[in-house]
Amino acid sequence: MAKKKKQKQNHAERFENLSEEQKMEILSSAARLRKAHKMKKSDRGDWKRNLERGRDHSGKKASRMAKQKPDALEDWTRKAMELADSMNTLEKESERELFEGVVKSISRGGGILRGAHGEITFFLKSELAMLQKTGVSVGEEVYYSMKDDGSALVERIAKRKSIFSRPDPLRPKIERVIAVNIDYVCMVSSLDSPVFNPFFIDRVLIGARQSGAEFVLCLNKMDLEVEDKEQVLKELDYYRQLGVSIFEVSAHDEQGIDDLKLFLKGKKSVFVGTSGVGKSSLLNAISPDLDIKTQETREKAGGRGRHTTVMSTFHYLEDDDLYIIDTPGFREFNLMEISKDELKFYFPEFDGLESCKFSNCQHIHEVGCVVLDALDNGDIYERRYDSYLRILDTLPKSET
Ligand SMILES: Nc1nc2c(ncn2[C@@H]2O[C@H](COP(=O)(O)OP(=O)(O)OP(=O)(O)O)[C@@H](O)[C@H]2O)c(=O)[nH]1
Ligand SMILES: [Zn+2]
Repeated sequence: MAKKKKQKQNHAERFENLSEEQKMEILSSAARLRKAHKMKKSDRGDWKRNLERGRDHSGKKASRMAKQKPDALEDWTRKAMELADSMNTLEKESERELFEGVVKSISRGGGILRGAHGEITFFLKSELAMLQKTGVSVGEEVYYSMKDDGSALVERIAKRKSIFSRPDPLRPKIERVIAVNIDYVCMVSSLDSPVFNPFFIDRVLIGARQSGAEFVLCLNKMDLEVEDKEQVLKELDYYRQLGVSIFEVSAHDEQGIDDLKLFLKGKKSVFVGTSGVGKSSLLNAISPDLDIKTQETREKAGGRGRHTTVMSTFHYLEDDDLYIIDTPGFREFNLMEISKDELKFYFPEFDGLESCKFSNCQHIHEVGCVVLDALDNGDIYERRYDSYLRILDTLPKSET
């Protein structure tokens, strides 16, 4: 017991003596370890129930599991330091020359990065590889050393400025990071074919707000003549009132493309949208250098023409100073880490109103609800309120 306490002190003392940069790395490694541990835990479904019954997931006595379940950041910091020790990273770091790079694409155990040595294959240092699914994403800013074979070894990950993610469609408790360190989440919708779907836009809008990046809406196929164009433009006006930047564009006749390019200049943007809205065509109109395969080019090449962008990819277009991340078309976009009680905070139109009678009002049918009053008076747009209810229906209850 005494020995253990001394070891703890040791870690704390050593931590204090690290450089600021090393401290940051240990802390972010600790946070990643804790997150990975939590995910594993939620993945184990009935783990908690088994624990309560005195058995762990695999049938072993629960007391052992409980002992292995540190949750204080201090414990995870100690674990991160032990990991760093086993890799000798704390001592060795200053001996190696590290370069800055950005992750362009991900594959098993590594991917391609762009850095001082151009675009090169990278591998992850083993403790990072362990965390790859959640730990390293497209757009990640990393520090790497060069290996003898000309590939890179990613040793450290910089603190992320934004994280755009969604739950895994099949296992909703698992977070799938789409891109990190982005300034804009650019959602592409189409005036028609597929039909304009504001309910889908509302979900991505919330996902973007959660990410820390700014939401931007690009309405493509403006060259089409469709009956309900007025209605679509009315929806766009509503989003404008909410402060969303909107670009009405056509990849076919290049309408609005120059303005969009100007807006994107120097910023990092991830492009998302359902399949068929013309995301690939729009990106090619922004820059032919991107040379992204569209449904048409895929069909000409003999493919089935659907869903071929499989992974997110980061493109840097030096001439135009554009940083663009292309993603696969989504069929659905659900939200994570948001409870029924929190959803209302993502609807800015509810903000300017007086308080409801009950502070925990969910604005459904409660007495003294000012949102319902505003809805009756026409001060809140019914379609958006409808969207609120639809999303509410999909969210888990608050934990309290
Ligand atoms: N009229 C019109 N059609 C367009 C426009 N942009 C794209 N399209 C057509 O829409 C279809 C889908 O275009 P893509 O660029 O492949 O769409 P995508 O969203 O990238 O689709 P996925 O790669 O499957 O996700 C193609 O037939 C395009 O020719 C546009 O501005 N106007
Ligand atoms: Zn209310």
